[in-house]
Amino acid sequence: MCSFLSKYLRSKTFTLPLQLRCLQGGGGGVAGDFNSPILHKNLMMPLRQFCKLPIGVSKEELLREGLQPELMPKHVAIIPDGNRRWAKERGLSPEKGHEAGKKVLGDLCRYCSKWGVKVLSAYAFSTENWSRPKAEVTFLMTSYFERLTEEFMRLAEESTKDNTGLHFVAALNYAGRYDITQATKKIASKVKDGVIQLEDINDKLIDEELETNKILEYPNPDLLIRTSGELRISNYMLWQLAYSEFYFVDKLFPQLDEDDFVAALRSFQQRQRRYGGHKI
Ligand SMILES: CC(C)=CCC/C(C)=C/CC/C(C)=C/COP(=O)(O)OP(=O)(O)O
Repeated sequence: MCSFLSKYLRSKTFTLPLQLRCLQGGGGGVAGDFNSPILHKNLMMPLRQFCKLPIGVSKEELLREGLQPELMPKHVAIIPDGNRRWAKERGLSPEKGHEAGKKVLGDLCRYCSKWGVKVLSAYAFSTENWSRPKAEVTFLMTSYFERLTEEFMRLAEESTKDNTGLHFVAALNYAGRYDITQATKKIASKVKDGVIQLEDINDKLIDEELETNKILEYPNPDLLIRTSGELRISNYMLWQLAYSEFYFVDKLFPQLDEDDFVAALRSFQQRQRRYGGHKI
């Protein structure tokens, strides 16, 4: 495991581009095994200008697809799983799988904008992913995430005039348990210093200390999609997913297409979200 980056990026949820500014401002020189150019660049852009893609669907088109505009999830989270298996099945290197996944992630941004989703958060790299083969981790850190970033910056530049404000969140070196632990420490420290009282601790206060507080609107996913047939959340946003609807797809991430995305939206809209309340 690369001690430098794991410490440096420790469980941040980077919301492009705002969280990249946190990277930039998070510490001095870059050292260690990885020397990723993303850490050197000033990628700061005003929040929400990152993706100015137009909302492309009319109410009629939504209804034709069996979707209700008022029931659209505001925040979709994705666990983009299966890049390596996709590559292996084709006799390709894991890197090729991640390249294919990167394209689909870009497509997902477009689908979200098109269908009216406000926030897309992708579990791009977990703290546990450091234990993957060194060559793969090196590839991801030194070129993949940088190129991923550039891809989105390019999208911003090429975007159309109407800013639809899709908020893209890349969870890099993120872990749900770590997020809760770091929030707990911050709260405990405030109690210790007398800034707050024990009685002040509530859900809202914890929300405010989690990494996802950087997602200014809709910090909690309404819908979580995981590809590749695995039925688990692998330490993603544990607190934030408390009342999210889950949608699991058997396809590997590079195979995910717009029909799958729309099917996920349709499935979401058919759910009855009760938040623990009584069945109507
Ligand atoms: C498109 C894109 C941004 C790709 C980045 C490539 C990448 C590293 C994806 C991993 C996604 C992830 C954290 C999956 C969780 O499963 P897990 O494999 O970490 O955990 P598990 O062992 O429980 O399945």
